[in-house]
Parts: sequence; structure tokens; C-alpha cells
Amino acid sequence: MRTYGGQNGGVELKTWTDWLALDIAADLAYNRQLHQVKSMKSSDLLDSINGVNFFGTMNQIMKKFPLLTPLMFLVIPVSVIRSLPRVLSLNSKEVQARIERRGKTEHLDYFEQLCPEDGVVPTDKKRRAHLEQVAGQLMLAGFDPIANQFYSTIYFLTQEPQVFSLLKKEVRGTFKNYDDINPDGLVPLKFLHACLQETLRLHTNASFGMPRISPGAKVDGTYIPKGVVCQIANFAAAHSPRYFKEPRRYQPQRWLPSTHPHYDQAFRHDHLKGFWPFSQGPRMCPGRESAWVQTKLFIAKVVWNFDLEMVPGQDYDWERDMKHYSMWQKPDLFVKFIPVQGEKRREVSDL
Ligand code: HEM
Repeated sequence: MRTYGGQNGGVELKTWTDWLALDIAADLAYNRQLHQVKSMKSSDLLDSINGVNFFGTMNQIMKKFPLLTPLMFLVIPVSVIRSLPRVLSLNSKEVQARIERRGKTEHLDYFEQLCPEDGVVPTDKKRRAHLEQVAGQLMLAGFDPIANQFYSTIYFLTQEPQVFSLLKKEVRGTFKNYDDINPDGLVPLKFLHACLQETLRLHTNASFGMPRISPGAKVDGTYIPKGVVCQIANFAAAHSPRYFKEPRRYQPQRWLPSTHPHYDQAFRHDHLKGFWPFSQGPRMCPGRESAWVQTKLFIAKVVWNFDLEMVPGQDYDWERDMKHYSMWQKPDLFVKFIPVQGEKRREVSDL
């Protein structure tokens, strides 16, 4: 980033943040070092995951309208149709490689909990398929929303100079040295937390509604019969003026405690408790603590090191260009990461 980010053309944000998020996700899931950032090259796994995105949506539609299935093969390129089997096959190979590396890994990973070093490796087909399914889900669920948080937080910071100044002041004022930036040291940074909350709101993950089958129960005074599928329109709720003032603007101040010096009274009627980006209940995201640590570390380290600017002359509109299939499809975006040196860093922290 230091070598390329400051150049006039900047770097393409989607590619770099996808590389970083998948490097981390594969390492945490099954100790697999993809080295995409280091080699500046996308892995086969990343290319295949990106292909799955559109196919996933078409597949869902065809399940509802099976008679249309032959049409799917006319409108979707063969490479996209092959992407899902390719992801499954790559994941299966990674699981096998990780089993062979048991006891020889560099650090603890999620796989160690699924199939510990001193545990029994499942050999029957059903249990093996389950192991692959869970490992793959941990890798994929650990990649996509993190990549979205990295990408969109940086984009929003380039669009809201006042917000970016306050964040720079907090981060650069808190840490004297880069090496001091660690998960514990980041806990007191309320403005950083608020920025990431606001990205979660605007770049709503799990926009597909997370369907649940009612067991037959009363919800908020209304009886929902057994078998009815219920969903929440997460995206609509997170963008609704009924719950958020200026809902389409990036305004992290709304998430600050009312005692914080930058809390803005204008947002006092926001319904903050109605927003659950990691969902609720027994299927709530199990990766939320890891997500907070990863995203805080990345954004704090970027803000400590760089000033950010969108490369001028791009026909880019976040709301228009962002597309949602089974995952978000983020448009290319060129951003300059301008390294800041000692004196300049101090100037901001003294603001
Ligand atoms: C900003 C980051 C993240 C967001 C916004 C997010 C959000 C969510 C949401 C909304 C769900 C669905 C919960 C439900 O159905 O009620 C979910 C499920 C899940 N998430 Fe996350 N997640 C994030 C990061 C992670 C990470 C880093 C991992 C790492 C392993 C992870 C692993 C999972 C898994 C395995 C599930 C499925 C849980 C189940 O079906 O029981 N997530 N996540």
C-alpha cells in the first residue's frame, strides 16, 4: 500500500480489500496462507467465490420456478455455472490438506475446534460432508462481510471529510507508535466503533432477510401460524427515515454515547436498538467478536498511516453501482492511500 497507494492512479479498493479479507478468512478457518496481498494476485478460490455470487441468486429463483431451469443455462455463462462446484471442490481440498497438517499449524484456527489434533477424523461420507460444509461456511462467512466493511468504510471516509478528521484525531491521538495498535488498545475508541456501526447500517449485510419457519407463536401481539416463513427486510429497516434521521448519509455520530463530545443531538430520536447487524437468537452470527477485532484493526492501521482520497474523474455512485445477488457485488473504485509522516500525523492529533 505504501508503494502503490500514493501514486496518482491510487489502488483498486475492491481487489485489495477482497485479497486481504480472504487471506485472513482462509488463515483463520483452516490455517491456509493464500498470500494474495503479498503476491498481488487473486487466488482460484477468490475468483470462484466471485462467480458464485450471481449464480447463487439464479439458483434460488430456479428452485421457486423449476420449469424455468433450462433458461438459466441460456443466460448464465458456463464459467459462472461451474463456479459453485469449483468452490466446493477447492474447499474440500483445503479441508483434506488441513487434516494432513494437524499438529503442524502455525496458530489456532476454527478447524482445530471442528477436528482437534487429538480427535478422530471422520471417514464416513455424511460426517465428512458435514465437516467440509462447516469449514467452508466459516471461511465464506468470515470473508464476505469483512471485505464489505473494509471497502465501504474506506469509501465513506473519503466522502465525509469531517467524519474522517474526527477519526484521524481519535486514532492518531491515541497511538504514538504503529506497533501499539492492538485489539485491547482499540476498545476505548468510541468514534472508530461508531464509524464501523454506521458502515454496517448503510452497507447492510444479510439483506436477504434470514428466513425463519414459525413454530406457531405470538409476535408483538400477532399470532404467526405454524409453518409460516417470516423474514425481516433488513435493508429497508436500516435505511428507513422512520428509524434513522438522514438515513442515507454516513453519520457515525448517531452511534456515540450521549456523553461523548461529538454526539449530535440531531440523532436523538434514532431507533438504534432496532438494528442488529449480526442478527439475534440461537443462529446469531458466531463471528461477531472476531469481526469487530479484524475491522477495527484494519481501519485504525489504515487511518494511522494514510490520508485517503478518491481518485478524481470516476463515474462512481455507491447506491447506483452496488448490486446485491447472494452477496454484494462491489464496483471497482480507485482510492489514493497517501502515507503520512511524523509531523503531519501530530498536526491532526492536536486538532
Ligand atoms: C461484519 C462482519 C459480519 C457480519 C455483519 C455478520 C453477520 C451475520 C449474520 C446477519 C448472520 C445470520 C444470522 C442469522 O441467521 O440469524 C451471520 C451468520 C454467520 N456468521 Fe457472520 N457476520 C460477520 C462476520 C463473521 C465472521 C468474521 C465469521 C467468522 C467465522 C462469521 C461466521 C458466521 C457463521 C458461521 C454464520 C452462520 C451461523 C448459523 O447459521 O448458525 N461471521 N453472520
